[in-house]
Amino acid sequence: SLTLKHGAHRLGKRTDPMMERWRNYGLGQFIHWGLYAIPGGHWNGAYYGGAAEWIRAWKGMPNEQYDNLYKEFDPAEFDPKAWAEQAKDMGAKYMIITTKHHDGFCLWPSEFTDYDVTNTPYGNDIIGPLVEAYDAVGIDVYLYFSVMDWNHPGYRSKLETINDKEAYEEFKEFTRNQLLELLERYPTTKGLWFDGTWDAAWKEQADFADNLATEMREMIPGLIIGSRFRPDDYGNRHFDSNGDLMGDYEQGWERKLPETYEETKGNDWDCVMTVPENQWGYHSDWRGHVKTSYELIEMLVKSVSLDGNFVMNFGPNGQGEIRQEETQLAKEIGEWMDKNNEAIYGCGYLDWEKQDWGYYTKDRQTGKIYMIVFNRPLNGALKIKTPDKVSLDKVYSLKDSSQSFVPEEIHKNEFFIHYPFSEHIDSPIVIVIEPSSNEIDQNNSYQKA
Ligand SMILES: C[C@@H]1N[C@@H](C(=O)NCc2ccccc2)[C@H](O)[C@@H]1O
Repeated sequence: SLTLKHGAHRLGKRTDPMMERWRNYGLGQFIHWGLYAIPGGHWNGAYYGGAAEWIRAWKGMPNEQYDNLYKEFDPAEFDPKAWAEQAKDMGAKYMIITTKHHDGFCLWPSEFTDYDVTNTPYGNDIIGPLVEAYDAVGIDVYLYFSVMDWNHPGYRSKLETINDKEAYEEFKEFTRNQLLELLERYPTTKGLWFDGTWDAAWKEQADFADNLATEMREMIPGLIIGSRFRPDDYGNRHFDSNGDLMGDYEQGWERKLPETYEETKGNDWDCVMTVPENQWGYHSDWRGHVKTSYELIEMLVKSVSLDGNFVMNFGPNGQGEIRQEETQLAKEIGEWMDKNNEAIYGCGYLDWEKQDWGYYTKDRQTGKIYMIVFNRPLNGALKIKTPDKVSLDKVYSLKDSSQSFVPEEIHKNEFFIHYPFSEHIDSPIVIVIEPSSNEIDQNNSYQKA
């Protein structure tokens, strides 16, 4: 393997309490909010189909007109407590808020730029009240920060001339100043979700980024930073040039999910997901497929079953309101979570063979196994294949523990659980398999009895 100065500094998962807490979240809320919510995907009456938070990049949107939107930012309906309550009711355990997206507009009063909330009609800090409101309801806050910054004069996507390099040095100092400022202002922040780090210019900054990550971790010990921040000596992010994960968890799953445990490489990871196909910021005219709560719950369950967290995106509008579609989804997901979160929180991958009816999760503490059934076979026979000598003597419905099941052994280590076809079921059902006391070991499966 290559000798890297700025490659992965740790092999394998972080095992400290802050990372354990992160690993057990299950469900998170992403919030994309900024100036892009004002046009909401339209400009001069024209509809823009691309991601609404990228509208500045659309050829029909003159940059200086976008950049002057800050003069209209006055979200009269912004109610951080209401947002936090809604996230609590949905069952989110953490929240990621855009402090600065690619446009460079800062939702906090930054000492290092005038392009921030203090110079808008609204005038006040947005991030502080959000951190306070979410902390108050016990939801951990993470700060999204885009390195790419279309507003800063020193930003470059690539470094070609001496001027580029000089300008970029100022940009790097600005970036460091803003990050340290955020951690200073919001010390209860549990981690940073970096974005906009794909440019060639940034990929040359292995040393700078490595030192900055060290500095940030010194400011907030245990700070959680994903794989999208640092480039290694050869400009590789996510995985260094030896293929080792950089950062504390893998951040590659944006609007997509792994299919198998092997694809996760056994790392911690999160999936961040939009409700429409590809809108993070507010778009007033969602077109194409809008995900249902059933689909989002399946993505959540699939993530947890493969040892990941699922982060659902919300895009509040220019007035600071959460749109009705997202409110309805939060309500429906919350209803399912109220009854079934035992199969989500603190749960992860179980190394039993995946079956067609759905997903297994395993509680890392108790060893309880959950069968989360989405596709009940027409004959109601749910197949289970277990490792050797596993006894399935305590199997029951999570919804009603008096409804127990006696699995029918059909082969060695192969069983059917017959689920009564009678009931009408329109949301995923959860069946619990309780380990008998001496069966669970920590290697993610039942020991041979
Ligand atoms: C979390 C999302 N990331 C931003 C984005 O630009 N994604 C598109 C993209 C994803 C991966 C490589 C390059 C570009 C989106 O605007 C959201 O903020």
